[in-house]
Amino acid sequence: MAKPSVGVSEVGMSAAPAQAACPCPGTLFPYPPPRGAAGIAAAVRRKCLQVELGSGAGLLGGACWGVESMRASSPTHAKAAAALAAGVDDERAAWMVRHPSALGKFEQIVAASEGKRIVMFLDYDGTLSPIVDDPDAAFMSETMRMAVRSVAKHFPTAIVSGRCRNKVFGFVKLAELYYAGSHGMDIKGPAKASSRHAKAKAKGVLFQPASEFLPMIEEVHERLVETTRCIPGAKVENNKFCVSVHFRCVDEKMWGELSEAVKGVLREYPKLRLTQGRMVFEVRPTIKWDKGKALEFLLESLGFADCTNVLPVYIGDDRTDEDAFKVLRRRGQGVGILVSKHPKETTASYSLQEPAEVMEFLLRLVEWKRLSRARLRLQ
Ligand SMILES: O=P(O)(O)OC[C@H]1O[C@H](O[C@H]2O[C@H](CO)[C@@H](O)[C@H](O)[C@H]2O)[C@H](O)[C@@H](O)[C@@H]1O
Repeated sequence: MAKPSVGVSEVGMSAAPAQAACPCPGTLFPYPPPRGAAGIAAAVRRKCLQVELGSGAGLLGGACWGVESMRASSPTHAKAAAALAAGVDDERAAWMVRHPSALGKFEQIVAASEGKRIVMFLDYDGTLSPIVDDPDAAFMSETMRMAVRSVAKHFPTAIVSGRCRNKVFGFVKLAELYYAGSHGMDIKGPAKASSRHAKAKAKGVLFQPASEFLPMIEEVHERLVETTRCIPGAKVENNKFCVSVHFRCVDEKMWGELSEAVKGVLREYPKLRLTQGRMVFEVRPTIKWDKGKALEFLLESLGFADCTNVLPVYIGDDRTDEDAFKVLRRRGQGVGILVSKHPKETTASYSLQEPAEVMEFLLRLVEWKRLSRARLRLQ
């Protein structure tokens, strides 16, 4: 086992950089879309709210994951904080100007795909399934499954999740999709080709950049189970190349103790880092790999490396999805859609409020594709 280090490594949770127009030449679709006047006017107030909601560097970029950052990942606290903030409705309206509804801007989005191949990337928890207390009961509805299946018939589609790949497959149950589990550290191509992608280039792909960490993750999982056993409600989930420590069902009075327990274990593993998701601590290897890298890997595997004729669409709700939104912004290509009811600092261009809206968006995309195909046949 490794020697105790100075502290827990906390890479990768800084605030999203300020938005700027993409400088990439030849970009047909500006990413992110230009800010409206109302958005600019709200920028200062937004900064205040952002700190209260816990998405700014003030809370999350500090020296340790403590109770304050845990509070920030609680919707209850986020709502309360937002309610306290002056002019919260204005704030939301201004945020919506900067991150308009992907349903409201549907025509703009599909117009951007003219002459391009859409590749769909979908996060799981909070995007395809509603957030629930028990991580093992985060089921996706049959109607959502049908929507994803229909999307995959028209566009290469990948599920990108923090969960163990097998577990997320167990929820989604669609063999024609690509799966990137463990925050992108476990990638696998479709087990079965969907009708239109019978010759999919990346069908047999399998990529596991963190396999050397498997024994360490096993060990730290056991240590975390042991250390948090005395904290009612705490749940440790083995996600194969990473571990989640859930505190959604832990009494707030115990959050400090839980955070100290997790950090105490992690001090002995300097090759692991600690990040935070929605009421969950995420323990992962320090390798430079995340959902953004997974998105790029999959695009490359599909034969779209350095291509301008591709439009990746990424939909996600969590902080870990920001890595993918940032990649789209850096490439000056694609559509990032954040799923959130509340204003959040994000690099995504568009927003959807909840999984039900995600489903509506997916179904509209399928319908639009069907109509465009029918129109082409008539020509
Ligand atoms: O990348 P994702 O697919 O969004 O996975 C991120 C984490 O999602 C799960 O936890 C979250 O959803 C649970 C069920 O709704 C909820 O109880 C929990 O509070 C959320 O954080 C999953 O259990 C984690 O392992 C994933 O890392």
